Amino acid sequence: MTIPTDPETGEFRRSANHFDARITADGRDGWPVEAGRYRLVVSRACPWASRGLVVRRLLGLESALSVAVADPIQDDKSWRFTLDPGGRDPVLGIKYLAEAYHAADPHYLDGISVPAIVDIPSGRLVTNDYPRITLDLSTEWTSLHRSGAPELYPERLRDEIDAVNAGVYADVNAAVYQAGFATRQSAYEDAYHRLFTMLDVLSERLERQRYLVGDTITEADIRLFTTLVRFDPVYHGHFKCNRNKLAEMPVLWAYARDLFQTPGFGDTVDFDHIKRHYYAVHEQVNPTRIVPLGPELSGWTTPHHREQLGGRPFGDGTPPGPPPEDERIEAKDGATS
Ligand SMILES: N[C@@H](CCC(=O)N[C@@H](CS)C(=O)NCC(=O)O)C(=O)O
Repeated sequence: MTIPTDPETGEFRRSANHFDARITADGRDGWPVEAGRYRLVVSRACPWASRGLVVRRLLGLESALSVAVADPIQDDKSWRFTLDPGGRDPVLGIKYLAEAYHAADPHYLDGISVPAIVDIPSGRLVTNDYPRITLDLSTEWTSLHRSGAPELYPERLRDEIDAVNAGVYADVNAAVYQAGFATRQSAYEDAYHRLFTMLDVLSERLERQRYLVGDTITEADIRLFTTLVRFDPVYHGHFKCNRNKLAEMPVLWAYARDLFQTPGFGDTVDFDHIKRHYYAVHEQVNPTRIVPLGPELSGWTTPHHREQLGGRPFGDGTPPGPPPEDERIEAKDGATS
């Protein structure tokens, strides 16, 4: 995989989302919410896709919106379904996610990214607009939520959630990539400083409150979690985000463990997919493609004591049940939720 960077500044250039149709309750973009109609295509390695996996679990959308899990290692035609029998997604019948992109736009030449939602009857990609996907699962798919589903994007907290998300996106979610993909020292250092400054700010905020916004789990926690859970296995070493490990930042480490141990979070995390993807795919960063054996992961299941801060994880709702049988992740290295 070639990583696009600016030759002048050495900064990583993230490709824009291209397909931004929305699946809505009223179907105004031509894509109405409907049980069984769409397939969410993810890589369990990908932090942006993993947001969708967590939200889908918390809201109990597993049977309404099925999931296709791509091989964590892309080839030159990008994401592929080599984990499935015959190398084809059993529902969409395709070998590469690119086929759904090209069914939507035969002239499309840009990146093939996850997460992606595909319309099963036509095989066409509907959206790869990941920030919108999770918000729409919360606000447009309500008729299909399980009973007891939490409110992850409550109206009264939206401004605060949006503000927190903007900072977390720029200086955490995206900054780790900007540090890791930088091709000039100054671009790397800029991203590194922004990242750890923001982690210090978040740590201070979370010292006194269990969750980022309000006293329940919201979209803001999900977006921070998917970066934190990758921190020690990948970003600390591979992306050189190494002022501290997550496990050396006591507040953030306890916060991340609290979420990991909450049903719907840790049960979506596949550390094996995460490590193999980053270390094997980014050949510019890791030319040998050797996947490190560490870190030891058993700390994820140790007590976090965050209950002492109060908070009601699911608000007036309830935790989700266990993941469907065929979505359970085998723990290879000691961390089970
Ligand atoms: N392209 C989006 C989607 C998120 C994304 O970067 N997904 C990664 C996996 S973590 C991916 O699919 N990359 C392949 C590509 O963009 O070609 C963005 O960067 O705004």
